[in-house]
Amino acid sequence: MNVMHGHVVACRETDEAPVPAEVQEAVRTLLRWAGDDPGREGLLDTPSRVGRAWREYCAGYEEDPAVHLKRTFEEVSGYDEVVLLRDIPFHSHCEHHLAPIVGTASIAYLPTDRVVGISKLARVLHGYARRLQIQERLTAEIAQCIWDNLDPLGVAVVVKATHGCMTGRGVRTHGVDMVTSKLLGCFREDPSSRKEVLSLMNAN
Ligand SMILES: Nc1nc2c(ncn2[C@@H]2O[C@H](COP(=O)(O)OP(=O)(O)OP(=O)(O)O)[C@@H](O)[C@H]2O)c(=O)[nH]1
Ligand SMILES: [Zn+2]
Repeated sequence: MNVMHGHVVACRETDEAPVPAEVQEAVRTLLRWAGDDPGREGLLDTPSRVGRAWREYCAGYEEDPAVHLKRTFEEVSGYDEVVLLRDIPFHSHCEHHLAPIVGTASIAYLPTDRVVGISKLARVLHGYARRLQIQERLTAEIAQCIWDNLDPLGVAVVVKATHGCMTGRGVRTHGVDMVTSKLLGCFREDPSSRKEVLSLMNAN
């Protein structure tokens, strides 16, 4: 079972929520459309499982990721350099095909006098990733949330991901990462700050 208390609660809620009959019927329709028989034994519980799974994949709709940035603490040692969380794995779904987007995000900010618990940057990422997304919007939403709530001198977000809709279907091209970045404040305006943060991220 998950060790983090908040996560346990969230999973229980999604596990226990009854899946409405119309949602289950929609999954049966899709199974039929895919060419299978929703009445065969192995698929009998699939409609309710899929319903619960989609509540979990899209649990981000039930939260405002900004709440994770409300508790800040004063940085007392005079640290005034970049804070970076690098290569955080995430899982999302594309809004075009509902196919998985799997990748990593690096999130950095240059604080003023207040900093946030570092795990909160990953929580903001997951809050937006657990929705239907395109990668550009995911990247921009994370950056904007940190910019609006921490009032930092700069924010940089770089996302690298593979898109299931490009591997499992369509163009069926494997091994390709999509890379997106959003830079705000000093990382956007000052070339040396930009170079430094991208170099710390190994993204230049
Ligand atoms: N820019 C962007 N495109 C994405 C993302 N995820 C998926 N796509 C693309 O969205 C496009 C949707 O194009 P459409 O032509 O409407 O859909 P399609 O016929 O299924 O396209 P193909 O995937 O080329 O078969 C595709 O090119 C996908 O590769 C994303 O996060 N950002
Ligand atoms: Zn897609």
